[in-house]
Amino acid sequence: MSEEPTKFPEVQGGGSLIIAWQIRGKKVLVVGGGEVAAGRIFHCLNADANVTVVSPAARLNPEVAHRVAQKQIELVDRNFEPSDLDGADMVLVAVDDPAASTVIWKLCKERRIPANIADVPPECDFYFGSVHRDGPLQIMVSTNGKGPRLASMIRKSIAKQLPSNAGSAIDTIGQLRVKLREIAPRPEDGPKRMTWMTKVSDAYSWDEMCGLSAEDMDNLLRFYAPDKVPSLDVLKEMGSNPDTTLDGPV
Ligand SMILES: C[C@@]1(CC(=O)O)c2cc3[nH]c(cc4nc(cc5[nH]c(cc(n2)[C@H]1CCC(=O)O)[C@@](C)(CC(=O)O)[C@@H]5CCC(=O)O)C(CC(=O)O)=C4CCC(=O)O)c(CCC(=O)O)c3CC(=O)O
Ligand SMILES: NC(=O)C1=CN([C@@H]2O[C@H](COP(=O)(O)OP(=O)(O)OC[C@H]3O[C@@H](n4cnc5c(N)ncnc54)[C@H](O)[C@@H]3O)[C@@H](O)[C@H]2O)C=CC1
Repeated sequence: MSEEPTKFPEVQGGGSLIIAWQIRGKKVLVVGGGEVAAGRIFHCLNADANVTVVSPAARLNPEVAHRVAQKQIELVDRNFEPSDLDGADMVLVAVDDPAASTVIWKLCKERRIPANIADVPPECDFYFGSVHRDGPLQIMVSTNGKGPRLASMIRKSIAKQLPSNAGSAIDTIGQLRVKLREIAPRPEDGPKRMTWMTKVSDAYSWDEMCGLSAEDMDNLLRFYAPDKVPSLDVLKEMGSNPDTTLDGPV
């Protein structure tokens, strides 16, 4: 009996589930106010979380102190106490006291709060990764605990290869998708909406996507009903001559 080659991707195992956590408006407790905590806080603020830091004020890193002074985060000026966990949706520990770290990890597990203990990989529900950010675009590299410094090098090498305007092009496409949902809001429009949006995303270069004005987008949306995607020249022509019909070269 011959083995049929499988059509499905082979499972590798041993990885992490990489997801984009929507922590916006939720409470993140950061224990420790050193350099590692500063990095964690920055990532959380970039995701619009409500951050509280517990650490003696005298031992805050300058970046953490700055964010407290700017009221970007709240400070509890003392060492950790179990009641600090009340209401926390996520806990990030970055203290130079391994015994305290382990106590906090155990309390988080009792309370089923997802936690990362910076220096103890076995005491982490999730790891951080090396992150590239350009507006709506985020790329995270993980080496699954094997080589964080290499994750950082790979992130920089990926970032160098990206189109310089990728973030801005994604913003533009995001606006177009919102407008499309306004003109085709029904669930039964879904399949047509998705095939058309896929064609649009494939049709233009990064520069062309960035250059779409609000007027270009409105003109482009006129092609949704006949399920066509015009060239950029046709769109620009419609902008300068509003009487143009959709019958041009599409
Ligand atoms: C498991 C993980 C858990 C977690 O922290 O979430 C973890 C664990 C540990 N890191 C340690 C050390 C260092 N960490 C860095 C840097 C980063 N570490 C980050 C993430 C992670 N670090 C998670 C796995 C991510 C992955 O595998 O991809 C990054 C990507 C993100 C971030 O922290 O925000 C950020 C780079 C950000 C950037 O530059 O883009 C550097 C280099 C530097 O600072 O330049 C060093 C020194 C050099 C070295 O040791 O390699 C040690 C102490 C080891 C020891 O005592 O010897 C442990 C504990 C252990 O391994 O036991
Ligand atoms: N990405 C990673 O996973 C990395 C982890 N580390 C580890 O992370 C830990 C923190 O590193 P740094 O920020 O450089 O240390 P640091 O010495 O700059 O800061 C330690 C902070 O912990 C606070 N702290 C200590 N005990 C506390 C307690 N019981 N309650 C509240 N706050 C307390 C101190 O006030 C201080 O703000 C270290 O154990 C270090 O080995 C270091 C580098 C990378």
